Amino acid sequence: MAWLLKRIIEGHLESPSPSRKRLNHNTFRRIQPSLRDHWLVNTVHLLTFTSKMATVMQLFQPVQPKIEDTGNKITVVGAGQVGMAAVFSLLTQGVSNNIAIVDVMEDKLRGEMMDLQHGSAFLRNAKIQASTDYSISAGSKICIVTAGVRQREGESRLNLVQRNTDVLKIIIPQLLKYSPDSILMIASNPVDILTYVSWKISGLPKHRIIGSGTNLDSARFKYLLSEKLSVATSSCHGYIIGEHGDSSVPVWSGVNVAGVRLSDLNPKIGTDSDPENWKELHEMVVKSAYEVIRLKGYTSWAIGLSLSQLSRAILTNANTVHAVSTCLKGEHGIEDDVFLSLPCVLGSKGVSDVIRLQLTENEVGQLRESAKLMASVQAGIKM
Ligand SMILES: NC(=O)C1=CN([C@@H]2O[C@H](COP(=O)(O)OP(=O)(O)OC[C@H]3O[C@@H](n4cnc5c(N)ncnc54)[C@H](O)[C@@H]3O)[C@@H](O)[C@H]2O)C=CC1
Ligand SMILES: CC(=O)C(=O)O
Repeated sequence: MAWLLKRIIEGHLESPSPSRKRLNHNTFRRIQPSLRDHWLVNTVHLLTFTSKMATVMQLFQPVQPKIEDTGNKITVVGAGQVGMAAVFSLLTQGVSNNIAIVDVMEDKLRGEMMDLQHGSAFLRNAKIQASTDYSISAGSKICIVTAGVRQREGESRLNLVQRNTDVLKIIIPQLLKYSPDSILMIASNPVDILTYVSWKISGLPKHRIIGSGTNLDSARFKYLLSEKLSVATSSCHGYIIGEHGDSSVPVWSGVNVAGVRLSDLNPKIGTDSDPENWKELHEMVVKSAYEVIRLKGYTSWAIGLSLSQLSRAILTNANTVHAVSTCLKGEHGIEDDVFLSLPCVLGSKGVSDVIRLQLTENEVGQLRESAKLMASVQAGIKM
């Protein structure tokens, strides 16, 4: 650079300015210093640009303009632990190669974006953008919201409700402004209530608002079952439904391996009188987040993978079944507009069907209790 400037000043290089005149040393010195600096900077930029362009123009014979759309764009709002774990899972699992990340922290965004971009050689044609400006989210098929405060050690998810509602009031209208046809996927806690809040703020049909719900709790449950049974997690089947959190409901009546229901083998499974104490597994699921938060300050990898799995189901129109938070009014005798998890069929339009689980009376009772709790918390929110 210094060499180039010296050459320009000495008049050895032709100025690329519109006049294209050779600039001699004396003329240059007569220019006001501030203008001279400005001119120098511009000149260097122009020289770099034109020399680069010359190579590009020699390399390519343009045939038609490139299309930007990859058909699988996902925006993630919140570049925190959950947001970045989701982005990493989406990119490395090949779910999307077009990610926009939005947050309020400019430096953090730029750092995360650059760090990921430097991994491009290991990804599949990844396009990664990050900005505080929502215009970069335009044309997203899915918008994932992970922004807001998280629990401190021992704090309940429900404690975050008003603070994160206030954050969503800013975020949701911006997302819909730029991606009016997208599916909204909410992860911020308390996720069931915030999915309801997003539905209210957005005015979207219910099937386009999905809470990450108990997909994560069900995954934790399957992991613990697999440890107890010594078979692969993917061969253990069972759902946790209801609230993502303290009042979640394990569906013991459906837990099975290869179609063999554990409740047929042990009719007391999951109850207080079960001598094998299987209910301990559900207690461990409920305690999981508190324990991980106590140990590392936050949870991230499992929820990131969960969000990636749900996104894949939508982008590929997979019609696969996942426990996600959806509006349950009318299901199992629930009368309020509350969002809780039941297994749902997910495709490109979001939720197409809610699976009508054959629940026991006790399971229905617990689900209704969760619904009542949600409705009472919702009644106190200032929207
Ligand atoms: N649904 C689930 O299963 C899980 C949900 N979570 C929830 O996810 C949320 C995020 O958790 P972490 O990533 O650990 O928190 P974090 O503190 O690491 O990140 C939150 C990010 O949100 C950003 N943010 C805050 N206000 C914003 C706004 N108005 N616009 C854009 N960005 C904004 C912050 O700048 C920050 O980067 C929490 O509510 C947490 O409880 C966490 C784990 C699992
Ligand atoms: C924090 C939280 O919601 C979880 O890891 O389950």
